[in-house]
Amino acid sequence: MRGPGIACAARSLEWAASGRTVVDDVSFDVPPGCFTGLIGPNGSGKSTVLRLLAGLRRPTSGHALLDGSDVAALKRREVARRLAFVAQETASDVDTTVSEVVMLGRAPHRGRSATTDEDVRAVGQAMAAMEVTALAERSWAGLSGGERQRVNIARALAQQTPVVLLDEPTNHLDISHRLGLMELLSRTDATVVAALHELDLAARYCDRLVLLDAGRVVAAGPPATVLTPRLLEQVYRVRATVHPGPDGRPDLRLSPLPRR
Ligand SMILES: Nc1ncnc2c1ncn2[C@@H]1O[C@H](COP(=O)(O)OP(=O)(O)OP(=O)(O)O)[C@@H](O)[C@H]1O
Repeated sequence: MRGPGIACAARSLEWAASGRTVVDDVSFDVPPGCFTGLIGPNGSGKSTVLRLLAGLRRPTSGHALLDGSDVAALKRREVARRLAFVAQETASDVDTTVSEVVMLGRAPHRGRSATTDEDVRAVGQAMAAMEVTALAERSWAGLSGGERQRVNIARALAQQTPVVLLDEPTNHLDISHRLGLMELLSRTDATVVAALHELDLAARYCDRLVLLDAGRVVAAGPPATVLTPRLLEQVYRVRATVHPGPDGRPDLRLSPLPRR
């Protein structure tokens, strides 16, 4: 973590669809350089909160702030220069190569102008970081789920934005790439907010966690204050034993509670 201030923030965010409140009075701040994990059960509102923060959904009320500005008031290109978003699902039938997909991350910087050395360098670095360099000339449509996920993250890294939002970025990844990605997200200078299901990885790598349940923030803070047996039982219906690890981070053992 570095620097004072707030890189992005949710301020009393609310979002409703089909007469149902999906995100309900959600507020939290993300300091610059902080790796924040957005956790919570299926349907608790993680993806919707990320989309609101990215300006891809308009809140019913409240504000998503990006570097102090309401993201809804910024032009799309301005947002794209400051924030990269990795969605949970992407189209698989696009006829393009892997390097072309990663180069899309440079679009907010270059518009219609020719590719610069800087673009090529950024794409090369991002592909190397996600270990997809060898796939450069492969067709996007022919990639495996995990390969596609890594290429998608490389596209976001090539965007070189101060803020990166990722929706379940470890989906489809094997254990080695999962750990590698979490290391990278925890070490980058960028501010990162990621929706995560793996609580053990969230405990180990995130600086802060925001725990959602039924669209509301139940707890927010360092992993040790959020991943408590009481909260994990209340929100996830799991039995948890939590031990402080050598670095002070919680070490979790989870088992199911009997179904109600
Ligand atoms: N466009 C929509 N119209 C109606 N309901 C929606 C819409 N988008 C999301 N929802 C509902 O809002 C709730 C929260 O969805 P969201 O995808 O944000 O949850 P999530 O925490 O990311 O879930 P998961 O862990 O399963 O990915 C769900 O019940 C979902 O069905």
